[in-house]
Amino acid sequence: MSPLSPDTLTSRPADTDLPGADTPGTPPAEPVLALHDVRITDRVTDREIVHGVAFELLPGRAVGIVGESGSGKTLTCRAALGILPPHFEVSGGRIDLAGSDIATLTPRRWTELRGTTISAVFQDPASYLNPAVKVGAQIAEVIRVKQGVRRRAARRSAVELLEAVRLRDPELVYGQYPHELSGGMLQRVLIAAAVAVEPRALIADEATTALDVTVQAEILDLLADLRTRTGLALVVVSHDLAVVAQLCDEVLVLRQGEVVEQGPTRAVLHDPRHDYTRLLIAEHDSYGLDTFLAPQEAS
Ligand SMILES: Nc1ncnc2c1ncn2[C@@H]1O[C@H](COP(=O)(O)OP(=O)(O)OP(=O)(O)O)[C@@H](O)[C@H]1O
Repeated sequence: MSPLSPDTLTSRPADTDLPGADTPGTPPAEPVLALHDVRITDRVTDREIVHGVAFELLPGRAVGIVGESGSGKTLTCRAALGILPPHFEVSGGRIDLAGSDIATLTPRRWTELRGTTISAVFQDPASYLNPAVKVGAQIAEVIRVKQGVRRRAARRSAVELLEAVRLRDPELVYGQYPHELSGGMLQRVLIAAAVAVEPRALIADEATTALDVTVQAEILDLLADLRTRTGLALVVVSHDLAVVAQLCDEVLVLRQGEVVEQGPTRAVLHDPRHDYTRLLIAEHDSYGLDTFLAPQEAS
């Protein structure tokens, strides 16, 4: 049985009762992912592209990375996933995944961790699916390989997941090819595939950028639900502060590889310290930021 039951996937405020939230008397949870002053260099040009990114991602929490195109958001994520493009390297700092320094992982251990501990959804979902294989079968195969279950059980879990990501008529979708689905449906399929093996952390890199505002809102709600329902930790990457405002407890503002501002999302949005953050707030264009910019209730 999948932990994601569609009838219990309901929205809740993002900052209450989360698995990572400290409870008096219990030891603080270990971060799923921790970046310590991570620097990334292009070996060909010997140019440092990312100049020191640090954050800790606790279970059930969400960290956002915002910044304009080329600021180093994707490279930072790819470093955390161990999939930097060939001529880039982590040239400083350290990345810990579930308590292990990823620089010490063997390729075999990486394969085990990728998917079960950390998974990712990128923009352009179609390019991550095999066009010649029905989408349900692709998810079922992930489940079969990672969980070692029989085909029939894997199929059942895949249909449950398609339902959990709120695709209507999941049995029908299971049998469809990628080209038969819309962008929003494909992104849900990718999220279903990414969470199929119950990762502890999910990186969503511009996962909703190509979608229209309504579908984007639905996908963001879905990610928020997964987080509250299953304790999934999220890294949310976007050029749009509104997307991050919708989901994240903490935000990092990157400009040209430099973190110019970092802090609790509400504090950064209400009282931005850096001109660049103010610019991003002024430029936001899609969904959800206005509620954060409304006057805060007196506590
Ligand atoms: N595969 C690559 N080959 C060469 N340069 C790259 C590659 N990937 C990234 N870069 C360069 O590294 C810098 C940071 O890129 P990155 O993709 O991390 O930015 P980003 O903030 O995610 O931007 P975007 O929002 O456009 O995806 C950019 O200058 C980019 O040109």
